[in-house]
Amino acid sequence: MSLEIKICGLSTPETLEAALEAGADMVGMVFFARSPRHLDLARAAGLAAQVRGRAQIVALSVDADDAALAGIVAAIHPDLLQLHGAEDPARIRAIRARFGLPVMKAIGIGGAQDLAVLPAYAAAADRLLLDAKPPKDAVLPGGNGVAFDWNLLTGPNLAGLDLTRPFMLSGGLDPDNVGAAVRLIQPGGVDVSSGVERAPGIKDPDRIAAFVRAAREASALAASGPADPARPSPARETRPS
Ligand SMILES: O=C(O)c1ccccc1N[C@@H]1O[C@H](COP(=O)(O)O)[C@@H](O)[C@H]1O
Repeated sequence: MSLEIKICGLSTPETLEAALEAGADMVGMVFFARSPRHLDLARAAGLAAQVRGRAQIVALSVDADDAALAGIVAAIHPDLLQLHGAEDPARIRAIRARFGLPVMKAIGIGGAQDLAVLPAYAAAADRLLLDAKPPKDAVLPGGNGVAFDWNLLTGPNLAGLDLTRPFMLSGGLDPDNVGAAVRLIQPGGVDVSSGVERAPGIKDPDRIAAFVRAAREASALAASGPADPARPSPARETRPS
């Protein structure tokens, strides 16, 4: 299975085009007013029209209510809803049922204890996104350019978890470190925002291209031999079909 690459927080036609031309599988649009990547619905609809049929459109929200989600869905017709707040498994199930769209739930990982919740979320969501926990003083629950200890996701820590679909990895990834992350963990996908920016909210086309290239190269290398022999390769699954 090939690595899925998501570039998140795109907000201009030019940088969106850079992500599509680089070969991103998913592009993320942020609907969270406190974020420098926040999009209003009209602008997002224009960007979505540019993407349609070329990559999956991911709508990122944070504890959004049904009315807000309905507005987002109507405006951009996303392929996937990324929930990046404190949505619990019941809320995830309710959103899936109401909107008929697959859901990717972001889970903050700070230590081994945070892995315990994964099976419950894996049973409710279509995908999991394993992200760093935000720093204490952070304004945003994600998109902070902070990584967590990837070793938490290697062999013994994941061994007891009933994960049945590929998870995505995020948090502080960039063109220089994504290769190491992919080789170590062999995730189903990688997701980046800050690491391909030149300033908060300003994406850099060269960094986007470099990120995709580095991730693909590492994925090809990892496919030729797992870095972690205790881990089933290439990635585990998180939800029965
Ligand atoms: O990008 C944002 O502004 C954002 C806002 C609120 C929640 C999540 C957000 N981004 C997501 O955070 C992770 C990690 O981002 P980074 O690469 O460390 O900057 C990623 O999944 C983004 O989709």
